[in-house]
Amino acid sequence: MATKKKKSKPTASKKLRFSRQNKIILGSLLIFLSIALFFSFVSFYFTWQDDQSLLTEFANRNEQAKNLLNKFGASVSHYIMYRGFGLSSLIIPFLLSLTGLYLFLSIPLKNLWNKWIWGLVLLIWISITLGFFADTQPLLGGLVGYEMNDFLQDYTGKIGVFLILLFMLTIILVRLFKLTPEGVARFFKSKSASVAADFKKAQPEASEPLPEDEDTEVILDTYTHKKDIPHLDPSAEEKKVDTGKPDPAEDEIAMEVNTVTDEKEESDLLSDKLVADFGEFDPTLELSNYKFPHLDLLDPHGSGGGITINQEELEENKNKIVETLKNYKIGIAQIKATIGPTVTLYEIVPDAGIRISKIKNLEDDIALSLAALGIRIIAPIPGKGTIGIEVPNKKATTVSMRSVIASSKFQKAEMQLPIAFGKTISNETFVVDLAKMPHLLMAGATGQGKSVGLNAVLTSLLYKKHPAEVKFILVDPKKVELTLYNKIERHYLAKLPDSEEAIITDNTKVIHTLNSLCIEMDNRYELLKQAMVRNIKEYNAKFKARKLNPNDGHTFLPYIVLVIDEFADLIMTAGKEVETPIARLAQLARAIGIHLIIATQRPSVNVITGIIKANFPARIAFRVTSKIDSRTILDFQGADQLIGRGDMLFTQGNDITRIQCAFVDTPEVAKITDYIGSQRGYTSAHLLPEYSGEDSGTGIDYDISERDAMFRDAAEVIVTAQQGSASLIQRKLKLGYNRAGRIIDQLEAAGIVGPFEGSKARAVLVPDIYTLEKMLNEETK
Ligand SMILES: Nc1ncnc2c1ncn2[C@@H]1O[C@H](COP(=O)(O)OP(=O)(O)OP(=O)(O)O)[C@@H](O)[C@H]1O
Repeated sequence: MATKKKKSKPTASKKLRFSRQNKIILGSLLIFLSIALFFSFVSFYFTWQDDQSLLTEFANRNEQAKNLLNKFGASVSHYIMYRGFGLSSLIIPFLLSLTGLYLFLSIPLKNLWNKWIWGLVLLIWISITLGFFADTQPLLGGLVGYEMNDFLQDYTGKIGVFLILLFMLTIILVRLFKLTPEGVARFFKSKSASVAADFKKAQPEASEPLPEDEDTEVILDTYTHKKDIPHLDPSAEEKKVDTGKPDPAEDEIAMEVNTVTDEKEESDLLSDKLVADFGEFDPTLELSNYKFPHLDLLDPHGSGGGITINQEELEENKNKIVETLKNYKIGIAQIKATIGPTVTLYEIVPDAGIRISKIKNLEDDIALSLAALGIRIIAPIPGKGTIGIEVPNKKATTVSMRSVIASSKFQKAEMQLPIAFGKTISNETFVVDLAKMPHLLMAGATGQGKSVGLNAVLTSLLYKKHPAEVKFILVDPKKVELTLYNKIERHYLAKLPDSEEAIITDNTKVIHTLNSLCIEMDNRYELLKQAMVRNIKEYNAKFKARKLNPNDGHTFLPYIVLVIDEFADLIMTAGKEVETPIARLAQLARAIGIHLIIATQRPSVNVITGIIKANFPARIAFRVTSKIDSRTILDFQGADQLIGRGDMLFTQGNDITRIQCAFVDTPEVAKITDYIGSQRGYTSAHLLPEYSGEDSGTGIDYDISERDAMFRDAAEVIVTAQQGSASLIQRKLKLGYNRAGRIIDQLEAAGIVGPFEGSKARAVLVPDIYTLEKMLNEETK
């Protein structure tokens, strides 16, 4: 096959061999020449005085020079070193040998120019510097060094020359060695950090982990912990295996393993260089002094005492369950109790041959015999082969936010948007990643813990994410629940460019914000497309590695979490106008880091519509009043049997987990937001893209010639009545609904009525008929 190949392209291969041969010859010539020069120069230092007299006797064969390369060496060195650049002439053989090597190894010469230019700059600079400091030693600086000094000193004096040399040195250090003050500082910092780390390692490790609840210092370690991870990387050992050669002692025949490294693209080289010079991009740099809130801001809520259920209560409940089941002729082979903060789970294994549905039907009877609310039967417990009966504890334990935040599960969570919801029935901290959900629907009757749940979500993120990494958009029609977060506007909130308040309380604004978020989503997708990545995580990683140019519009993208409280209120007043962008965002926004959390009191089907439900696989149900509501939220019943006060069911698909939501009180939120708000923030809230609402008029409406024939009459009706409603036009001018609607749009475009305001009539912007006449006449002029 090889011969075939040779035959098929004879000319090409011949040409290649020819030029390659020439390169080898020329390359080796340069290498040997540089070796000769090197030896000549070095020995010239010791022999120059003896050989000086021979310089005129070059042709005389009887005379011999002492230079290692005889008369050639003596003459060349005389002209290059003595009459030239002195000691720095040694750079010349170095450059020549480098060129020779490039040719010999057939490396493209294009990078060589740079080296030659810098080599020559160094040659001159060293020559002048040596001439300056050692003007009595002509060989050090050479004639060039001496003369240049002489020349420069005539004009600038000794100090002037010294300053010129220093300036040249700065250029060399900055341009050639890429030295910057920050780089030097970073170098020393990393050195001192590694020394400190070595020092730490040398000290005996504190072997006992801190108890969870007292673990107050943990939060302060969050960032250092993250940064330490690479050092603790268990794959370090694996890497050894990958790259190492086999141990010759183990295997007699040694095999050489060549690891093939991928060729790097030009852009990769550039980004590597940028990373080497400036380090990875750090989005937190602008607020580098930002301090995460500490655990002491949170209240333990008396949870230090642990769960309080006494043996008696357990025994009593067990006996009641066994007895009730016995009454219905259901025998129990085994029973086991798992105690949670508010609920205890009794797992029973019935005798063989008992139908599960039979036990399930006894739910109410068991509840009656236990005289307790909130009994839930899980038959069977998925993946366990047992039947679960959840019985509320007589004395519920409050799960404090502090305890879940301090838990190592949350502290060590390497998630994009970790949320500590609370504790499961087996008293484990329940942490989930919002980015994976990717949106969350929360529902529950009033007073059952929704607002606390929302605060738990926000608090979790505040404790874990830097302001540069996440932004919240808060919609709060009740105007009281989320107001506290106003204080962290310049750190964590995002808003529309023209709005004053970051927390949105009015419905028109919500529509604008949602549409603006859709624009942001489209923009982000465009950025992802340009960066050739699939999601925000990859995008940000690429941006941090300086592989994306900020001049091309690339920027670090923070996650955006949109929280809507009282969603029912919104959908009732604005309907489709909010449903459509929400559905769009819910369908598409997961990859680009926009996540929605919507909470509602009324989980009826006209609020949680099919399209919304389909896009919110992760759902939380607090206690609801009916089985139907439970089904609407979860597709299962059970939420109607919860006990309230933060008792909730969480589903992310099929499994349902019962969780006691962590409790965070308003004063705690106030403390956290005060703590964050008192620190230096960004100059303003994160600005969303501008959205000019469709209801503020379109280009077509502005075209006066396309106005409805009844436009003027309608304007008069509206201004006379000072009421901007389409139905008024319909009635007075006897028009159809669509036509009246169109006219209203045109009136708005003309600035006669204000924008759409939900259920209210539009404002009329023209005070009287006279002003209207004037306005319309001016338009037609
Ligand atoms: N996780 C919890 N642990 C203990 N108590 C809780 C918890 N969550 C809520 N509660 C109690 O329930 C009360 C009402 O909670 P919350 O204000 O969150 O209800 P809500 O569902 O938001 O009500 P609304 O819909 O009327 O705003 C709280 O003041 C608190 O006393």
